Amino acid sequence: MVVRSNRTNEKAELKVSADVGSWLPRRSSQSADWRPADLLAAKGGTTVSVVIPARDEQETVGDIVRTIRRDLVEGVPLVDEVLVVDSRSQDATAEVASAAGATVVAQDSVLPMLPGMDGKGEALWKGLAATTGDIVVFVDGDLYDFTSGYVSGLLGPLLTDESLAYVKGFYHRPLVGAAGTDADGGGRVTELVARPLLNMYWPELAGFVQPLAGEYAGRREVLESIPFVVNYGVEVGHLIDILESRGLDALGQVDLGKRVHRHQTTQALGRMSGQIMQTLFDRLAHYGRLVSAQPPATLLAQFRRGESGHGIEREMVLTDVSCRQRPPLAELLADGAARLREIA
Ligand SMILES: O=c1ccn([C@@H]2O[C@H](COP(=O)(O)OP(=O)(O)O)[C@@H](O)[C@H]2O)c(=O)[nH]1
Ligand SMILES: O=C(O)[C@@H](COP(=O)(O)O)O[C@H]1O[C@H](CO)[C@@H](O)[C@H](O)[C@H]1O
Repeated sequence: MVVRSNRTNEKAELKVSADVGSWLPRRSSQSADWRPADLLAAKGGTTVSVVIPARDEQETVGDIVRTIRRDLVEGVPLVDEVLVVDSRSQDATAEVASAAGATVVAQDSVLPMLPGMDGKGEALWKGLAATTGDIVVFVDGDLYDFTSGYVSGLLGPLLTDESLAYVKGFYHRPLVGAAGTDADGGGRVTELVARPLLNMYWPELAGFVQPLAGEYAGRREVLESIPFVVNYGVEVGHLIDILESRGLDALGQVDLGKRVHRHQTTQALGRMSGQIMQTLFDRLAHYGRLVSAQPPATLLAQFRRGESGHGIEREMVLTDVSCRQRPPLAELLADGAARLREIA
């Protein structure tokens, strides 16, 4: 892989990791490579569930569900189940999703014997527990211009290559704001936090164009064998845990074109970044890649305009960004009712 060096535009040979150079062409494809009609034969008796985590997504979740049902349930029947996990929404997300034809569960109604937890990863883990598909496809609920090619593109490699365990989407990610659109300005936490840290500590993952992509798919036995970080650390936690347990070649990626979604504020992405960093440092310790003299603090202090305090004209807001996670679902299910009773 040849890139420009920092010096005077000389070209320099950069190997982020020996594996990445061969992995990229072998484990990357594009959605158009995987036509739904061709995949139907490959599907055979394999069942497929789509899980959509949704917190206050009434504006977008309905179109996403209708598109999947039109093209991949009633059209080419690749998808057997569409579940929306209503993640403590305050709006009409559940009603909109149900009217569009999704099965809807309230996040806290799944495995109710467990104390409820908050966050995107919690919604995903509960969605895994509430579905039965051999393959599970995760799709965010805040997407605009969604096409069913996201789902068929992610299914393609998994339905045709049993050596693959988990496939991430990638795309061009515009940043759409009041001042206009920056064609590649999206994925701010990816570019400023996740990618630099993953390149530092897990260079094997450097080939992932969108390591934080919210659209991805995996085999149920794989997804049930790994923990789910309950907040926004869930995606990096998956990538690292599957790399460490099954190797880089069990992972793949598919070009899904372009992705436009609802953007959060910079302060919200600051909290997301904290959660992702805490997950990375948790995994660095867990896998022995970094020994820290003391564990990182878990409270993030942010400042915003508001009443004065602490001697400054700012309001200080503290957020706990610690890495909290659910255990591998298989552990709970393997122990059966006994374990669940014990936890309750
Ligand atoms: O506690 C949460 C946080 C987020 N989400 C959903 O997870 C997806 C991605 O979250 P978000 O859009 O906040 O993240 P971003 O795409 O901005 O990084 C969206 O469908 C959210 O509604 C959720 O179900 N529960
Ligand atoms: O990739 C990113 O930097 C963030 C924020 O994206 P934007 O800067 O709002 O386009 O979005 C992703 O990160 C989350 C944490 O992993 C995922 O849960 C989201 O699905 C994904 O959109």
